[in-house]
Amino acid sequence: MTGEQVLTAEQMAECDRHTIEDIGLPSLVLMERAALAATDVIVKQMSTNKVLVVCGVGNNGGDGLAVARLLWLKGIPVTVVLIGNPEKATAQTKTQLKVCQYYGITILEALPELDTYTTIVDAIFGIGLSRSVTGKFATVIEQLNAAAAGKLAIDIASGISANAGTVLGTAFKADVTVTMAYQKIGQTIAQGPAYNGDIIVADIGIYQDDHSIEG
Ligand SMILES: NC(=O)C1=CN([C@@H]2O[C@H](COP(=O)(O)OP(=O)(O)OC[C@H]3O[C@@H](n4cnc5c(N)ncnc54)[C@H](O)[C@@H]3O)[C@@H](O)[C@H]2O)[C@H](O)CC1
Ligand SMILES: [K+]
Repeated sequence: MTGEQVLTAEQMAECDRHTIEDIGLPSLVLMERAALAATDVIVKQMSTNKVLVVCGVGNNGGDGLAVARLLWLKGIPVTVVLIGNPEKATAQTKTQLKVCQYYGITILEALPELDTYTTIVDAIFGIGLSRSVTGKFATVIEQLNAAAAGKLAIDIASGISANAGTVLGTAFKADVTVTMAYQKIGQTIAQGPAYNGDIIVADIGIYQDDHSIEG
């Protein structure tokens, strides 16, 4: 049911919508499954000595905040950096932020010294990236790329166009990408493959051909 097809951002967003609105699975359920899948890869394939999760304010950031909480609950040293205005965050990301605050997880507004971190998780932009990355977002991504830590991207390497596979200004260079439900076309063409690292497709309950028996 899942995994083989390669979708555009629009097709992925439609699958997301169909699952939430037509089938009725709440968005936070999908986000939690995405976070559980990414956390499983981090624990199995990356160093968990000291983890930095860098989050945007869209739902990609929400995935990252949920990953940070799951790592924290496993006793893994984790710090969050939230890049962007939290007031502009999506409802799901605001919820995840509140949960991280409940647990007292450190949430920074700017990058710390990176050389003590052993793993960096990129949850800045996902398939909602809509224009060239500039300003503080570009600076942050370039600083992350210069760090020695292992690098994992949530859903898609931030800065890579989900449809064209081009680098929009600058992009996170991942060792591993955990992508939700299906690979995005931009991960298979142009510069996408050079920035994904190893791609792992996570089954989070979203299926393109998933329609009711009447449908
Ligand atoms: N599709 C699924 O099955 C699921 C996807 N999930 C995650 O959700 C993201 C998509 O989230 P979305 O809120 O649409 O947007 P993003 O988080 O990707 O980022 C957009 C965010 O950033 C702003 N923005 C866009 N471009 C720029 C830019 N160049 N500079 C600055 N800011 C920019 C934009 O305004 C938004 O605020 C998907 O990738 C998954 O990670 C669900 O959590 C699980 C199911
Ligand atoms: K990302």
